[in-house]
Amino acid sequence: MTDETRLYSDRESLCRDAAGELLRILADGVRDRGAASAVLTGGGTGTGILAALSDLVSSASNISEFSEFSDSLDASDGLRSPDLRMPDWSRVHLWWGDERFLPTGDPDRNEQQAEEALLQELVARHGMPAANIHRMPAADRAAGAETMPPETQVTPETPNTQATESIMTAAEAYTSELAAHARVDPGQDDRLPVFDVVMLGVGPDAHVASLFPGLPGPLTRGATVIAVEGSPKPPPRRLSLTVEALNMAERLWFVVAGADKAEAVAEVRHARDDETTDAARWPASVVSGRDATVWWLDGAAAGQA
Ligand SMILES: O=C(O)[C@H](O)[C@@H](O)[C@H](O)[C@H](O)COP(=O)(O)O
Repeated sequence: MTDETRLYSDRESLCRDAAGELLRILADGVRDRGAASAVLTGGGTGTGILAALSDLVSSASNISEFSEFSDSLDASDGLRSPDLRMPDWSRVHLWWGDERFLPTGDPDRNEQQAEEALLQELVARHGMPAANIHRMPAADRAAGAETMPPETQVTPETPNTQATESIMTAAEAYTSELAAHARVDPGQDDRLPVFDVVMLGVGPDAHVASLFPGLPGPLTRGATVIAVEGSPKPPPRRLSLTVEALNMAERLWFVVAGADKAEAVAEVRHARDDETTDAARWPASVVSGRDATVWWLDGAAAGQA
């Protein structure tokens, strides 16, 4: 397993390079196995990568000699990478590492931000089947949600049995979706899905996905998807993949920009080096890829600002 750091002067260049690499990995996965998958993350950097990917896809489709699996587009055509490759989008599956348990269409849902940055274009213009986009359930669509009063669905701040049942059902539904459609590797735990790439933003408190310090999530074992209640970052109700599920990534990418992350990045990397990992305090310190863990950092997140 490799542990790499890619350092950039700013978030924009980080996002552009990460988007190019993501395209190559997905194209190679489709070529080698007939299908490929990525797990998306929310936040400014994760969404910035999707926007950069949208730019690359649009640029590539404007080049007349471009063909799928082409392995060399001329950098002089304005594309930064000389070896940009494009997957057959009909064979790519997209998942989420976590989601805010809010109603469909809420602008704070991670899926909504991804939709605007990239997904609507992939579906409308590049042959991505809507069924390959595996969204986590929304609060208004989860089983039982229709019987809840509207204010419970929109602002679920207070303990509410119905809302708890609804989010638990939503976690079970995404567990089933993964079991039905994600890849499992022979010889591995067949409960757990395998992904080509998992992208994770990191919070200033070292949370990843919706695994927050001080909550049970980072320590939960024996599940693929969990319901999170009482998140310290709004909204309080969320769905998240577990540490065990994230750690099935072939490549796990931390995508981190901004000086407010520098302390968390330093603490997490120190904890990993020392093997004194404390999942409850530094959730990011206990997730890693099976083949590669890559830290995509801008200078500020790397503590160089
Ligand atoms: O659900 C959320 O609240 C966000 O998705 C969050 O987990 C985000 O990924 C990180 O805080 C990093 O965010 P930035 O990329 O904006 O730094």
